[in-house]
Amino acid sequence: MHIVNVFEKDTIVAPATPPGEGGIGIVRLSGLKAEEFLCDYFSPSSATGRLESNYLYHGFLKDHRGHVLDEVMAVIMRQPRSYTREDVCEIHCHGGGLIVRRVVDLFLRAGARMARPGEFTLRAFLNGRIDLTRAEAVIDLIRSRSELASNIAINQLNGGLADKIAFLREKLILLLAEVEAAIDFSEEDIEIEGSCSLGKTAGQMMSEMDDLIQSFECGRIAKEGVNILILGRPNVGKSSLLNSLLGEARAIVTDIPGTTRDTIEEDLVLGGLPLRLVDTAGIRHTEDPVEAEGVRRARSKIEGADLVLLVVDGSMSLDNDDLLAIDACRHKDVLVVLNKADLGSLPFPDCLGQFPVVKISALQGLGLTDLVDKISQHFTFRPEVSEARETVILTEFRHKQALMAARDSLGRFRESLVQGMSPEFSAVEIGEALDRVGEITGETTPDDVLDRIFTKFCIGK
Ligand SMILES: Nc1nc2c(c(=O)[nH]1)N(C=O)[C@@H](CNc1ccc(C(=O)N[C@@H](CCC(=O)O)C(=O)O)cc1)CN2
Ligand SMILES: Nc1nc2c(ncn2[C@@H]2O[C@H](COP(=O)(O)OP(=O)(O)OP(=O)(O)O)[C@@H](O)[C@H]2O)c(=O)[nH]1
Ligand SMILES: [Mg+2]
Repeated sequence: MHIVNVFEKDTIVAPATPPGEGGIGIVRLSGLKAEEFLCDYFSPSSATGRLESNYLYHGFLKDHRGHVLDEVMAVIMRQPRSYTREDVCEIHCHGGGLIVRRVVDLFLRAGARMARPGEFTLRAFLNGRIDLTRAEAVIDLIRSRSELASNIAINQLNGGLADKIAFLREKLILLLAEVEAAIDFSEEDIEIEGSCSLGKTAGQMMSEMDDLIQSFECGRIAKEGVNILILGRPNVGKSSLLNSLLGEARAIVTDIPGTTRDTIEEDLVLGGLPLRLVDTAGIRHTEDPVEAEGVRRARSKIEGADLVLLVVDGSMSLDNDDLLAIDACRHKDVLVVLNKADLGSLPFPDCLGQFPVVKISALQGLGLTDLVDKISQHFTFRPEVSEARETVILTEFRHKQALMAARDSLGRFRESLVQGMSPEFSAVEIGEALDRVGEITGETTPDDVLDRIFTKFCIGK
């Protein structure tokens, strides 16, 4: 996609509802000719004259030959009172793949262009209705899989992050003004006293930025979910564990060691925590090339795991393959799952002493609540669901990066004061911090970054 400029003349069209059957399907138009296109094909059943903005009208949509396509409801939202701040029309037709497709085709034939992914929201951004953090929140909200993630997105959509950034920008601008005053009025360095108070302000801002930067860890988890890897030698019950946590027979379970080959990934929410569970092939030495590939895949997942559930058969003593599995995850956060508790248990092996342990029976569904609690406890830094509505939490790596760069600039600014550098030099660092902070809300974001953000959207948003 190419970022269009604010004077984009195309009128765009796209289905706003997902493909497939539904109660109603919505087709949306935005641009200079949206109203003209609608009025060419829509006959309201009772209204006469010009349709009023933001009123929903009943009527019939007719194709270019005058044949009725569908009985619909339609609305015009004249600029700037619309999502994109351009003229927007919506046609609420019957929900069905074919009918929605026909309505879209009608407007394409009339001269509208198919909207690119995220293009409605892009226009809302380019036309100044929302800043970039709100645009990003729109897609986060659509994609959110947990209450926590959606609360964070709603807060961001309401401007929580944008307000914080605006606040930081204001302070930076004040700081810059003071430094520039020093440039104008003095040949020398900034006065010692002034330099002290400027340094203090910079320090305060740095710590505000640090708080935001630190919230990212939690935001990332809320948005993407934690990666939980199920690891262990063959036949200990890894797939049984996956199935019992999912509550369905997702993975094949047999008593033959080496049953699972491919990694099996499933997203779910446990105890309010969104997570991705990955079941893997049992770790062991094997001559079978297919199983060996499975083991390689299992090992390749270890690096990216936030937590490893190391499954062992609690009713048997550890063997060499168990030791291989233990060794494979020695650098990771591990929770030992002693499975098959229904078969009785041996004393807990010493070599696992350093790990937290939970006893379960995947077969009988025993101990699962305890397991879920232990997993939740491991991710203690996540906020409460309700708290997320009021607290600003970063979920974009892009935001974190920009804030880190801004904080580093402020650090150099402070250093330059201590070293008694010329105010011109110090001013450059504040300017740099301003640019970085502006990237977050979109004031100074490069086009290729905007491109990347909006192409992640779905069609019709
Ligand atoms: N039918 C429908 N439902 C929808 C949307 C939509 O576009 N159409 N939305 C989007 O996809 C979301 C709602 N978001 C919206 C945000 C702003 C405006 C809007 O027109 N804002 C004007 C002021 C409106 C007024 O004063 O009445 C503005 O900000 O200037 C519309 C929808 C979710 N539901
Ligand atoms: N008694 C008992 N048997 C279990 C339990 N969990 C799993 N099993 C049995 O152990 C065998 C192996 O289970 P799987 O879930 O396939 O084991 P796995 O670790 O995925 O095995 P691979 O895919 O070969 O690595 C099956 O016969 C299961 O029914 C349990 O808690 N108690
Ligand atoms: Mg398995």
